[in-house]
Amino acid sequence: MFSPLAPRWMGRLLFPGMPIMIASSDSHAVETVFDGVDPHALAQAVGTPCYVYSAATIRHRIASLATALRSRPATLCYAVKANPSFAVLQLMAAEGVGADIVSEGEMWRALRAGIPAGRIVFSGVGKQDREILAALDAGISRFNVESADELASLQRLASERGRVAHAAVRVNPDVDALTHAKISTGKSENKFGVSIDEARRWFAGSGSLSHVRLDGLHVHIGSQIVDVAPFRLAIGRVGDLWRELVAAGHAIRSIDVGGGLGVRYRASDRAVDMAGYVSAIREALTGFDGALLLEPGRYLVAEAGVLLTRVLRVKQGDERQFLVLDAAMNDLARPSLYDAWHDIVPLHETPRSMQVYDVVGPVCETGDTFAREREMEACRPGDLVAILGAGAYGASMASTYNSRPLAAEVMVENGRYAVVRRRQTFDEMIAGEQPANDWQIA
Ligand SMILES: Cc1ncc(COP(=O)(O)O)c(C=O)c1O
Ligand SMILES: N[C@@H](CCCC[NH3+])C(=O)O
Repeated sequence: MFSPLAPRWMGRLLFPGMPIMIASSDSHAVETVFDGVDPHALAQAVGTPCYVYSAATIRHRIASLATALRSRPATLCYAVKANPSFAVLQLMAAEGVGADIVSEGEMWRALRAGIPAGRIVFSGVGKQDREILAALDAGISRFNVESADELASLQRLASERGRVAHAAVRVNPDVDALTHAKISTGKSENKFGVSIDEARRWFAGSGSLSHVRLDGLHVHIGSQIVDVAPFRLAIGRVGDLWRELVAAGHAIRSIDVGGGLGVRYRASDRAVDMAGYVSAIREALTGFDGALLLEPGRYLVAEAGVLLTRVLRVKQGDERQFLVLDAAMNDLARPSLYDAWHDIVPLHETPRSMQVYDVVGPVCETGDTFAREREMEACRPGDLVAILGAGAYGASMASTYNSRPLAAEVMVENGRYAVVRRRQTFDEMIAGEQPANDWQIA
């Protein structure tokens, strides 16, 4: 699977023990992600922009989460939406990690990558009949049900198939996750889940469900959460509900506490207090001996990925100096969508003076900006830069806006790399399209 690179590159960036030329926390991240692979040779071979993922870092993240959870073992169901690359999913499968899916497409990917159906959970407010049927047929582990209407559909479709579906109520605990409003999911004004009151009513009426076994609770309050307090509050409310339901005679076999663990996008970001997070779970669920599930996405893959891109131009405007990259908002949407910060690291080998740039892409929108007034070492056309923290919600949110083909994706490990998706060709980009020259009357 892996093709070794010619050891042509003799830069100092990746050689432990030798002086590293760029700001230390960034350089460490770059060094870790490229894992002995020369970014210059890689860019030459694969083209830019391209996503680069470190297999070792993903494994390390899985292991560190498992270690943090050793006092309360849990099943990890990786949120496929964070990075659905087959290579990433295969790695998850090999590590025994399951999947949290939100569409039939994600299920298909997870199954094809070797994640057993028995380790797949299905979330989402808009599951269609076709998707529910496909998931029933595949025999997934459970449905995280988000509305009364969906519960009725699940009952109807499971009975049509002659199957019994396992279901968890996705509870909306009305908790502010203290994250970006667009990725907050646990407040009552959000579309996700049902109130604790409604969940109680579902259990009270669950006796009438012949083909749904309502025996789980689920909560997910948002993404990029670094404060333990919202987790504590949300999981605490679920814990209280669990105790109440058990006292009322209901069997609760699984509690899924969702994903949302935040990562550090810059040195000044706070790291999530993992010990605090795990103790919040343990305290809220003391006495619960059923299956505990977690749905981490970003935590497992964000720091394992960079977007490798080349400087096209350095443009001096009247007020600003622009660094124009060959990557754009279609490749990595987070800065334009959420004003998200990503460290941007030039990969040249000798130190240069500092400059202040607006770092932009070629797309025809002012929002196509990766960073404003960013101080970094001076760059020249042709230089490579790495945009860090791009392993989650990077390639998975890419589009072909401005008819720019999807970037390649590469997995690296210990000095070797594998192109796990080559850059999309123009033909592939327009596949399925045809001119409207064959009009039908509907
Ligand atoms: C239901 C569900 N589970 C898990 C996740 C993964 O979140 P994160 O990548 O923040 O861990 C999401 C996304 O926010 C989600 O909607
Ligand atoms: N797309 C978001 C995360 C969404 C989480 C999905 N429920 C981001 O890039 O931060």
